[in-house]
Amino acid sequence: MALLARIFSLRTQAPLTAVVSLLAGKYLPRHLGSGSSWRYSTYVWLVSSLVYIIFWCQVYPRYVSPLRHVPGPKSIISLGYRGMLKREKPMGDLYLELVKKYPGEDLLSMAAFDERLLVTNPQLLADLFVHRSYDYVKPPNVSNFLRLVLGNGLILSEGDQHKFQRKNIAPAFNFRHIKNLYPMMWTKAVEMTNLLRSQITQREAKDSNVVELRSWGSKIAMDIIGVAGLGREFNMLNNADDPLLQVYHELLEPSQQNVAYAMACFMFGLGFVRLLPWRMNQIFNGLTNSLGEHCRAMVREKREAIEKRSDEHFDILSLLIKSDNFSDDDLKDQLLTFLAAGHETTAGSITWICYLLSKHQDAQQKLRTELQKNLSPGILQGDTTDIATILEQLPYLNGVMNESLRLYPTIPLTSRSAIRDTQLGPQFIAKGTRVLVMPWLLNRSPSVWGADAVEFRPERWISENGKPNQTGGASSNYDMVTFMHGARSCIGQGFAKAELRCILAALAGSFSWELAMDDALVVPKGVITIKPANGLYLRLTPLEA
Ligand code: HEM
Repeated sequence: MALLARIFSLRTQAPLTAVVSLLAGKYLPRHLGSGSSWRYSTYVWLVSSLVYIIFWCQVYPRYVSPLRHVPGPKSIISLGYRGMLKREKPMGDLYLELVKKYPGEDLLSMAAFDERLLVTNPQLLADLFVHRSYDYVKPPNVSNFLRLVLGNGLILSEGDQHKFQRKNIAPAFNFRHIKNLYPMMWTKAVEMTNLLRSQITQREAKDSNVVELRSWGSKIAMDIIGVAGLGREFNMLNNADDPLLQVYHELLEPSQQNVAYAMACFMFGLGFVRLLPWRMNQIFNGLTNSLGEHCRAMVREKREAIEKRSDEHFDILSLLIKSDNFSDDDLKDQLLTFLAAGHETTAGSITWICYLLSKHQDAQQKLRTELQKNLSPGILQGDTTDIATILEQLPYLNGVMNESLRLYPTIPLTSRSAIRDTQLGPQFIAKGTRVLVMPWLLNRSPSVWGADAVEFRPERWISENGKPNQTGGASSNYDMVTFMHGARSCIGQGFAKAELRCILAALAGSFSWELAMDDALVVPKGVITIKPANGLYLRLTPLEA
């Protein structure tokens, strides 16, 4: 059967059916004596294509696939692609609905044509994340597309190259380094609230206090990663027209063309899509070249600055340059990775936190009361003394942040491809099998989080003694996978949480807010990260100083 599958592989379909049809067109008219060779070729082509379709849609998933005994929808068109196209519903909800149809199953077989497993029991993730993490890689068609935006940095490197990069980059994200970044993050957060306050008080229009928060999230996250990542003041909070921000905006906007382009690259491969006469090819080329040029120039400038005064630079790029382990081209790739990974995800998260608080006014008020008790007016005006210790100890602030990260993981789906035969718990995994991990699904699983799994309850993250806890009451590490775990977990987790604490505390200490748009329009969309497809409009009310 395996040999049959190889002969009938989808790759052989086009050449094999073409050869068979041509031969049929040449020899059948001689034997059957009537009809043009063109007609015979067409008939044989149709019949052989039909044989392929029946084989791949019916025979392969039931009798040949190594996953034939694993239950699941075994769909012809992936649920992920269908989810990306649905504009009115989060993609993750389609998976939640699907899983309900297979109660008690730890793994679901998702595709008819190839081996694709969805993990529904987080306990199986120990093999994928920790024990056998290097048996898997990011699927090449996904990586090739992402490389355009992220470069060949830490996120997309594999095997020994990844181990080497991770070891050299990890010191830039250690606990102490992040503590030292808090004052800068707090200063930026206070600057943002001051700008928002002056903007809404100066406007005269009727909805003068309505702001689009997603774009503010992007600006502050870029400003923070600018200083922490390369010691550079982007100052995007004051300059929304910055060309770098514009390039990212155009590349990462969850518009229909961007989603369609990414989907085509995932399905057919970047190489093939590039051959098509599609305007998106030129647009993407132009944008990604410009991004590469920006990063190359920033690396050059940084290297020159370090050569002039070597010890004054403590940002991520400087640490990498000083380690002497990376060429300028490698550094450009790492910079691309840190700029994109470091701003897009945090911007999305702060947007979702503010959205959830706009829908849960009681939680917003509770958070504000905690902040009023613990943050002196001086702190809200920018005093940074002990800011890290104060913010890390506030139970409700941390509860709101963690609960929002649970319900709205900005990377809702990721996948791995096995590069050798391996295991996932008791399940044998053949080389080439794709494993889907869906934080949106696991973080909302009722079997893990209880009957109120989809409810916003920051209290989960507060222990009986009133102190913040790190588990949300879940029994295992793997139950919450917003940042993944193990060798390929998010290296920026501590950094992101520090930023989120600062931005959230500064916002909730300065304003109250409510949703200023139709809730039905707030739908999470995007290719890799999710953000509200139509923006997030909030009505802010400044609090008394
Ligand atoms: C709330 C914000 C964030 C979320 C939800 C998030 C989530 C994730 C996830 C899920 C992964 C694993 C992706 C995969 O394996 O498919 C990841 C990896 C990564 N993240 Fe984050 N991230 C966030 C913020 C950041 C920040 C602020 C930075 C940098 C400053 C960062 C840098 C990275 C890098 C470099 C990797 C690759 C790590 C590796 O493969 O060794 N992330 N992130």
